[in-house]
Amino acid sequence: MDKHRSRWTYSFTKLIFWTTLFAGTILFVCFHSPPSDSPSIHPKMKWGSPQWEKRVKSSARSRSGHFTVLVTGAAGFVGSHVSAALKRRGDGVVGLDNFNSYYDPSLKRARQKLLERNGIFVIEGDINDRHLLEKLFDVVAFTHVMHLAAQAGVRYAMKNPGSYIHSNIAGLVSVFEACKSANPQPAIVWASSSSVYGLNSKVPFSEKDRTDQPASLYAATKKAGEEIAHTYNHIYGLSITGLRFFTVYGPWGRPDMAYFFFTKDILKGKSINVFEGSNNKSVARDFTYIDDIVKGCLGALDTAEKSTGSGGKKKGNAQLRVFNLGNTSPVPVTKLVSILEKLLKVKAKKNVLPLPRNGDVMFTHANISYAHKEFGYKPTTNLQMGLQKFVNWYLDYYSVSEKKKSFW
Ligand SMILES: O=C(O)[C@H]1O[C@H](OP(=O)(O)OP(=O)(O)OC[C@H]2O[C@@H](n3ccc(=O)[nH]c3=O)[C@H](O)[C@@H]2O)[C@H](O)[C@@H](O)[C@H]1O
Repeated sequence: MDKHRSRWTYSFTKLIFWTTLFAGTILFVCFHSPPSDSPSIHPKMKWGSPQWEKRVKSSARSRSGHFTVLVTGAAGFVGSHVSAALKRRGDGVVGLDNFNSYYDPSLKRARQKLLERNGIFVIEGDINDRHLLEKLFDVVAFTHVMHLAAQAGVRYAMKNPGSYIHSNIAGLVSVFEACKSANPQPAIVWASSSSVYGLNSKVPFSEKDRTDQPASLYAATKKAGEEIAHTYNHIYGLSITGLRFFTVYGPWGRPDMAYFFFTKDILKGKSINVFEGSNNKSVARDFTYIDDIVKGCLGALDTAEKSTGSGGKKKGNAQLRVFNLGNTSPVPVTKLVSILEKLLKVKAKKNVLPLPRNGDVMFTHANISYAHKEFGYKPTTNLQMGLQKFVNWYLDYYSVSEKKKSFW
């Protein structure tokens, strides 16, 4: 009887074991099955798989006569707007972004979702991943690279200096390496920064002014990037255009920037720190609206000449340019705050503090005549108008439903 019971118990245990294993396998297969070709997000799709290649190629498809552009930092603020604009006019766009957590990655995922809804595949990967870049250039003959991936923010550089070296130096070299070895070599347009002017006091800042006094490690890495660009242009014949962006703001912006977190804190009734110089001198920025920046990026891309080399060999001299993309009218930070107060209909609680010595500069002011001459760059949005658009977006994004969100 005991023997019978133990055999029964043994069989029952075996049944439970096999049932659990079977059910577990089914669940595993369901939740880990390779993603379909639908434009939804598949961050875990293995790069290099036939399905991945298919999505890359489909995303890269352009209207006849248009460009095929690899946009790095595509889920970032400027990257997402530029990707959308390129796609809208018929260029093929493939995005790359590492979705790091420097600021809320859910905002990056929301931008990715919008791009993917409009046929742009944003690959989750790092610009330092040499094999991934090589693979991308194997799969697609990119005509252009819009390199916007970077570690941004001037003050954060004191907290995490390594991240600036990783993204803005090593990452930039990795992108240039992939481009120089590609056949054909693409033309490159990349994001430098107004911060390279550092302690320069001659205004407005012109591309010919000195840029050897950076005030932050961020600025130093962008300046180093400009020198590295010279090297790759000189040795390999890469066509390279650097864009010095001046405090870009607008809808879908970066939460680490002052206009963004001032808005958040004012609405929450939290106090904000407003910096000022010695003798109550106001700190000012040449705030530039995102749509103007996008036009500048496209203008730079459209006037970029082809790289002259191929497969790592230079065949002749290539174009090397640097442009200011600013708004040409600096606004004091105190004015920024008063515009926000009016738009939000809330009085800000302000702590006025001396400008900390942590990378900030007193003012920025762009001379944009070179970009105007080369590709008709002409900003049209003043801070009042631009902040109105930002606030509309902010209130909508943080309160209302999915459907309304769009770049288009
Ligand atoms: O043009 C650039 O190349 C850079 O622009 C941007 O840097 P900044 O111009 O410094 O913007 P942002 O931090 O928004 O501070 C704006 C103003 O608010 C003041 N500020 C700031 C914080 C604060 O708590 N209080 C304050 O008064 C502060 O003193 C400043 O005057 C990008 O972040 C950077 O990635 C880079 O792209």
